[in-house]
Amino acid sequence: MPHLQVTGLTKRFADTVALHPTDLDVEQGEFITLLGPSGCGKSTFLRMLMGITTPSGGEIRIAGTRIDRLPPEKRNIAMVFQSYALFPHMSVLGNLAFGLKMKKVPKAEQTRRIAHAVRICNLDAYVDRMPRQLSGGQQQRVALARAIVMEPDLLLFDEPLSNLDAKLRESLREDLLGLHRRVGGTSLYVTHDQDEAMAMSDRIVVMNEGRVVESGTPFELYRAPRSRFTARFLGRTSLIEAIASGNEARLPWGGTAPIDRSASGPVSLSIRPEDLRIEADTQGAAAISGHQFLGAAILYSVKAGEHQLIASATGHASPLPVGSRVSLHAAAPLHVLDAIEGEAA
Ligand SMILES: Nc1ncnc2c1ncn2[C@@H]1O[C@H](COP(=O)(O)OP(=O)(O)OP(=O)(O)O)[C@@H](O)[C@H]1O
Repeated sequence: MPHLQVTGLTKRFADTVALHPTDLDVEQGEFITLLGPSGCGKSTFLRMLMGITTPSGGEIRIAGTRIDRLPPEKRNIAMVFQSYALFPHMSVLGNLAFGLKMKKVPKAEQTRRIAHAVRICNLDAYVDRMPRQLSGGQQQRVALARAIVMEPDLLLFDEPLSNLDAKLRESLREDLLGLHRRVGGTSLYVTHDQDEAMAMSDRIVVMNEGRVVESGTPFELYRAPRSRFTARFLGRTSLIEAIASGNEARLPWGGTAPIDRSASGPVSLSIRPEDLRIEADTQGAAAISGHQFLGAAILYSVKAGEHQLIASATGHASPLPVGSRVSLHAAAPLHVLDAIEGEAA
């Protein structure tokens, strides 16, 4: 049985459907991310799990028990917010103890849980400080410890790293994931940051306009997305129409390339930058129209006939100048997208 089981969960606000009927199963110990653009219904989904928004329909179960009619305080679910939401007039220790006191957890048990959370969140040096005496990253660790002491059935994260600078965000991603593994809980993380989702998740659920578009491991969704939406939303890609014949496709700028499944007739391809190898070639069918030096790679904009493509190159060569003629080669079989009804070419 899945640890968290959501079936047909729906939310309507007057004439807006914030969430169409949605199913989601999450296994014990999984780290799942809901990823999607602003307004796609991620927060509404979390708020219904928490019990602060009432669903218009559907059911939520944890370990088989229905919880969607319980008030928030009767659900054993903790949430870590983007704004930390620490009590400013309480020390770190006071913040950690607050929820436990409210729940009337016995004193000895409070001490044990707080000591454990302080240790795994690396907060030993800060327990007597007030929130205003802590950096953003330290405050976020306190917010996390405050959630962990509750020993929740489910830990929810609502864009918890988005107030922090890029470097700190990256290091906290690892801390957070390490913590999730050590605590052994089940986590549901919400973000619109695709790098964060790719770096942290066991599984990503891609959402758009109140619906789940598709879900899979970061690797599956990056290498073999079903939809154009996912291909575009998760990393960079060039979407190209081609004509397939068996395991090859004829490309619109000439030549053929291997494809990752057998097909015949018109197909849509999602070509990641690293799938295209470019070679300086005065007779080439394409030309460099721009480049960005990213350190580990150079990202080229390439024009092939009327098509604008993205290709990356790694190694030590300096960037090819804009205007250089190049030939294009498939570095791997190109990915064929599913033909999804309603998805514009
Ligand atoms: N209380 C409300 N009343 C009316 N419409 C609402 C309400 N809350 C959310 N919505 C609408 O529901 C849709 C989904 O909103 P939601 O906040 O869940 O999106 P989100 O994906 O979390 O976006 P963001 O990343 O910007 O927070 C949006 O169209 C929003 O305008």
